[in-house]
Amino acid sequence: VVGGEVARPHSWPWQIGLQYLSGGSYYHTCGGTLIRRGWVMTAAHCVDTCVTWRVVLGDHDIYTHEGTEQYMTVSQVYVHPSWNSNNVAGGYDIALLRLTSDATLNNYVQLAALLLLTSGWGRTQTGGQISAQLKQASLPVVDHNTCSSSGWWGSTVKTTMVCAGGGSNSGCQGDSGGPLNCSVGGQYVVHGVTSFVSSSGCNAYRKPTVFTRVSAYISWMNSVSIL
Ligand SMILES: C[C@H](NC(=O)[C@H](CCCC[NH3+])NC(=O)C(F)(F)F)C(=O)Nc1ccc(C(F)(F)F)cc1
Repeated sequence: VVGGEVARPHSWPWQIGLQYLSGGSYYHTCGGTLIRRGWVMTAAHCVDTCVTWRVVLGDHDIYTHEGTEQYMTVSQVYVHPSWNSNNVAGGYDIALLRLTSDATLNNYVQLAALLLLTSGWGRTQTGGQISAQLKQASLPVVDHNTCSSSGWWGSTVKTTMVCAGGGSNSGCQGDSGGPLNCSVGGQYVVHGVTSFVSSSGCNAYRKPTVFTRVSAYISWMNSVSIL
């Protein structure tokens, strides 16, 4: 996250970290959202490579052991069938991860309600390092007409996406797959999955962070969970 602030620890208890195994150690690559005790929602582009994954729940500082973490292995990866890894502008940047065992829900690990505050361990500035502590940033939603107009994202942005930000706060590499949390009636619902920012920089002018619009994929997610 560029801008924003370090989140109060465990204030986004459905935020997960997605890590891959390399040379005997695990490394952060993406975020995600715990949507069922055995299911995580993330971005399809996060799981384009075939590596050994692990999901960390209940984390705040990814480099320290806080005693609140739950480390889960992934038994199956379901990428949206229409996802094209060469064309993030096509949309469908969404995937579901089946966990090998169910998460234990507690003060640090909770399920997300699905339906606008983004959070993540992503880079804290373009080209910078990922954040040790989970960060959050409030992003104003940018309506589709504005976001898809020339000078903004143009036709790169589809109605299956949500635009938010465009000022000094933004998502950035490493936030992919994480939640866009929106407060609806005092309850937070996850409205988006962090998908892409401008290749010329994370908080580029008139290039708000683009999220996969979760509501456009509810039927696909239900079809997978039935499998
Ligand atoms: C550096 C920047 N990276 C990103 O935006 C990556 C997703 C990359 C998917 C494609 N491999 N996502 C992020 O950094 C995220 F954290 F914001 F989600 C990028 O490549 N952006 C980008 C690429 C292509 C297009 C377009 F579709 F227009 F061709 C738009 C944005």
